[in-house]
Amino acid sequence: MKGSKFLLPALLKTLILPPILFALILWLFDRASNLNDISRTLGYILSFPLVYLIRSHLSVYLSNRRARTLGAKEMPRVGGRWPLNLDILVDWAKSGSEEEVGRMMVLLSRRYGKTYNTRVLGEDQIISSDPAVLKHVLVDDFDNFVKGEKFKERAEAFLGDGIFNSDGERWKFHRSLMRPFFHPAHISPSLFIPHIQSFFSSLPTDGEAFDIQGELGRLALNMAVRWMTGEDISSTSCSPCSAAEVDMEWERAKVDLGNAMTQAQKIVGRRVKIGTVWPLFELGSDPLEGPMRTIQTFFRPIISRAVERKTSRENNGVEKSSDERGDLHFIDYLINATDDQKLIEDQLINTLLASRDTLASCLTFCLYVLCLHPEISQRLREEIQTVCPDGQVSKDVIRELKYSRAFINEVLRLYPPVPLNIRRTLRPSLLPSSSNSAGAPAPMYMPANTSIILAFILMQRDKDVWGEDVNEFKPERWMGEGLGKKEREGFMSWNYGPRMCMGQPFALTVTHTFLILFSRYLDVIESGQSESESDSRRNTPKKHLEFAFDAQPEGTAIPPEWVTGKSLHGGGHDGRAREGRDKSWVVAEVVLAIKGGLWLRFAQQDQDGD
Ligand code: HEM
Repeated sequence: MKGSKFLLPALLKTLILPPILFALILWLFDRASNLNDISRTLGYILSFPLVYLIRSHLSVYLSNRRARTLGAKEMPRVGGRWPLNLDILVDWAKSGSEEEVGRMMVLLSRRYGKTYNTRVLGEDQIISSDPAVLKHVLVDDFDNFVKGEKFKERAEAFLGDGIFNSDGERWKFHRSLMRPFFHPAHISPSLFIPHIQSFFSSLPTDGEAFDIQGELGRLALNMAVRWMTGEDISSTSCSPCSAAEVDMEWERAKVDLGNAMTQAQKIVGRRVKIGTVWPLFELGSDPLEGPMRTIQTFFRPIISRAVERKTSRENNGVEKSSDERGDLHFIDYLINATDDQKLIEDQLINTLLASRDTLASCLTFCLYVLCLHPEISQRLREEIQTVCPDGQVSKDVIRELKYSRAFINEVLRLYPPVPLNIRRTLRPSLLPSSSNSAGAPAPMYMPANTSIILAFILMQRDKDVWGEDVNEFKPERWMGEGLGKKEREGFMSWNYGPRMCMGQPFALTVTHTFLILFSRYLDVIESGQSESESDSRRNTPKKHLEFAFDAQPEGTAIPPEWVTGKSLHGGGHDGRAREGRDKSWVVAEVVLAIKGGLWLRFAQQDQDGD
């Protein structure tokens, strides 16, 4: 059976061990013959919770003893209403949306502090939003906190041996292999301008509502594939290198690539949620087979063509000069560095995974905030008009855009595309405890082989870290001289430490270019000129961009009580919707997203321009 090397031990532990123990006890006390069938069946059934309870108490006892030996504090443990904290598990399962899970985390942290152990089903599961703990995990004890074998196994058929799926020396190898091509020298705004321009010109301006979140997903996919491979998958024409042998299968894979990536991510996400017994849910067929066939059908011919290009470069002796001219794409660079085509395929898939949804999420929330705060939108556009009056985007222009940079930071602070991260200990670790997390300065003991959820989004929305105005959208907080401690250590949207996002220069270049072109596009639409350059004198009605809440799919509008602040008994906000400031329902799906999409429309302005 395809599956898990963890499955057999887990089955043994959870399904087989309890009845065996029960049978052993009966045998030891020579009682088996005295029991009738009903008592024996009942005994077998009860042996499961009993063994769980014993195991759970034993592990708490051992953990506490070890903590005391090391002079550490016990980690605050969530005390649920039901045994083994089953009520917490049921609440999580019932909550239906990650936003609800996020709210549960907020409520739990109010009670237990910023770092606590949920201990669901007797397993340690730490959650933390304490900057000191997150830094400890991602920097100070970096080698001890890994993605882990369990994640690797669940994601292997999708991510192979790529950077996202490796730890230790293998991860170091990937990182150093990829690093040079992520240098800003290989990332130019000119690469993205045509994609972004055609994105804007495809938006309906006749008042029809459109879901820009979905469209931005496609834009991000196109830009990432272009940068990695040189292929323009937004065009309907076939690949430039294979004009003669148009391959229908490849064309289909090109169209389906985005969906296949999303499906593969969801399947891996589901495996992670199900846990060790995931292979039991895939006995009939392998759900990853279809999406992976599409993804491989798309990438393999591209890799072959890049190999041919390399051979031809070598034959012509132009390898070095073409790199210097910037003709090479990420794939060419990888092929110059290694002959291992499976490794190249894995790196491409890993990089596409890393770039597409995060970038789409970042751009979506930039637009969301601009619609939410017209005054901030105005200030951003003024800066862009001043720094870049002719609309020519360049790296120098981007460097000058201080307010835009602060704006992007603030978007990423409140809406981190990766809201939670997860790591697992190889060995025990002592987590720092700030005075308001465990109530004492002694460190907290964390056992080996334990997972910790790093709740970036909670830390970045925490009053203790960011001050009373934490929920306000204020780019100004990023505009002082140099970054303060909280901006450095209370902000981890790019991750932190050695495993920090490699694509930051790419994502920032794209986002700045997008904002500049968006600002110019709005100038044209709002002024009532035609968007088409050939027809620039023709006047069309003046329009402005606004939310189209009426077009939101059923069941995806933000619940009104979250906005009015009546979600707690006796009134008051419960931590959702930025204390009533959000107008759309923010959820953590694969990345942070708006439930049902971000629906906007260009509405006609009144005669007087209002
Ligand atoms: C706003 C957009 C982005 C955000 C917020 C973001 C955030 C992150 C985060 C939180 C991680 C750590 C993930 C983990 O530990 O599992 C990460 C890793 C990574 N990101 Fe990004 N990312 C963005 C865009 C991109 C883009 C556009 C690329 C590529 C072009 C990229 C490439 C990578 C790579 C290769 C890693 C793996 C680093 C490693 O494991 O050493 N990212 N990113």
